[in-house]
Amino acid sequence: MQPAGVAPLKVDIAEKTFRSAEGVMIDVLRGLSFEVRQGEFACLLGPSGCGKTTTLRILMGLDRDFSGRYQLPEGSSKRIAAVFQEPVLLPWRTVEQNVRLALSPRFRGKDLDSLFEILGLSAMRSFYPSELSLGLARRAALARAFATEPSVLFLDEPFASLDERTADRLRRLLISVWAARPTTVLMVTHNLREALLLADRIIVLTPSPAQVLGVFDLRLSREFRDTQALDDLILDFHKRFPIPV
Ligand SMILES: Nc1ncnc2c1ncn2[C@@H]1O[C@H](COP(=O)(O)OP(=O)(O)OP(=O)(O)O)[C@@H](O)[C@H]1O
Repeated sequence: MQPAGVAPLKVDIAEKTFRSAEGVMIDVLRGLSFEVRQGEFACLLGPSGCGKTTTLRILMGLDRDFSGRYQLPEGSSKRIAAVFQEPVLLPWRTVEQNVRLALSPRFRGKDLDSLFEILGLSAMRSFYPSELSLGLARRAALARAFATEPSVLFLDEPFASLDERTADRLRRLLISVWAARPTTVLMVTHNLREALLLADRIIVLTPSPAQVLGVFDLRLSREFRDTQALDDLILDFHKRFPIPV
């Protein structure tokens, strides 16, 4: 049972359809129901095109054309933050200005030293986005999201198209910053190893129209999720879910 005053992210999407260019209705989500406990890090894992981004867009309030309902976690703030594949930084603002612009005016002057420090951005605060590698731009996008102290953070494949070494460093930085500034996280990925490294639980989706195939709980503490442990977890996962991910 949830302690009083602690509300999970609750998702209950009965149906979401799109109309194709030819006028054909495409069933994307049907009977998609799951919960993410407050403060938990959950991954939505499913095949390409199954409706993961569509689900996040609904939860972010960007798409209201669906039937069903959802409830965001109740935190001290009602703020939502999101990080997408593209970092979307304003090119004419520095890293620091991009981060501060996400804050409401009365918090714009707040101390962000530890946030920049933890993400390894202290020396790049005055850089412009054009001076950043893709990996650094992703870190700036994470800094902007965490600066707002959101009650829920949506991540849509934030480490896609990075080389594996950079992506791995960023995954570890994400865990460090999230441990320092805990919030409820829902992250979309189709990378099983990434989900097993980061998540408390993995919500596995069927092909479109997506619904929940099952939930894989990770009880092993993150500090013990080394290469061998991840290989074992992949085997366990495939025993439970014999699907091509
Ligand atoms: N605006 C739209 N109009 C029509 N169809 C759309 C629209 N947006 C998404 N779709 C379709 O809905 C389905 C789900 O798309 P979505 O982007 O949510 O999948 P996904 O699971 O995030 O995919 P991927 O892992 O490849 O990013 C796809 O078939 C896609 O073509």
